Amino acid sequence: MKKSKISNTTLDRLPIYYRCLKKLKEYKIDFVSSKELEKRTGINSNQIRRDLYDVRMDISYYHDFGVRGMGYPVSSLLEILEKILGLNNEIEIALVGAGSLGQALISYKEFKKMGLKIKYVFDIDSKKDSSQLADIELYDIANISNIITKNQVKMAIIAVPASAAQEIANELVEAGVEVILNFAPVYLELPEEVTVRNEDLSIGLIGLSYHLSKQQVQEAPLKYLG
Ligand SMILES: NC(=O)c1ccc[n+]([C@@H]2O[C@H](COP(=O)([O-])OP(=O)(O)OC[C@H]3O[C@@H](n4cnc5c(N)ncnc54)[C@H](O)[C@@H]3O)[C@@H](O)[C@H]2O)c1
Repeated sequence: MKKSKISNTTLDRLPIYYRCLKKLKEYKIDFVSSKELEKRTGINSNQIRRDLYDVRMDISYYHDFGVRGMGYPVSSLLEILEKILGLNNEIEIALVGAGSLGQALISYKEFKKMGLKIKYVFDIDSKKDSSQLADIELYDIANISNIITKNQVKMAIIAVPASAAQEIANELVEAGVEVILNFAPVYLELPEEVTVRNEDLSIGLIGLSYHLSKQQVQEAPLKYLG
């Protein structure tokens, strides 16, 4: 297999470019400069040029990278990123946990636009109010192995309480899942070939709270001086 020249940090930024280009295409914009991408993504234009240069070096097939001075061709670049990110075919996702978070994820329409389809939903409570599930069928957790293996599902989302997450993750991996987005606030111990991404909004909020408390500490001495 060809070794990719794209680093993990660049890979982390590609979905941001992808989402932005998708919007530009919706607005029927044909070309975009790195400066315009900077305005829309907040990523420095030099960084964007470097990332897209790496992308260009990584692809072995011919692709239109635009004419100097015109900017990047939106459709071609989108197509390249789709291939690199594996979004050129729809990805079927299993979601475990149809609670508040699970149902919010199901009703988020942008996933589908990006070729990510939450198709199999599992919960321990199969009588759960499934009004938010639209046309998605809710399966009893007891069927997880069968359904994942039979349908060759490779991507899963965990949205169950922390106490259940490790066991669910083990079952998912045994059934063939290779990548997991984990929302439960727990570190999952899994074989190293499994890619796990942990999402934790509270970590983000605590990080922001640090900036507030720093402001208060800086303002405090002035208060004492009256
Ligand atoms: N990362 C974040 O930013 C973030 C934000 C909100 C919630 N969370 C986490 O996501 C998880 C879900 O949160 P929520 O608010 O949706 O909780 P919730 O209680 O509303 O939903 C949890 C769901 O999991 C199901 N469940 C419990 N044990 C199960 C098992 N063994 N197998 C299958 N299903 C099972 C429950 O029946 C319920 O439907 C929690 O771990 C929570 O801490 C993370």
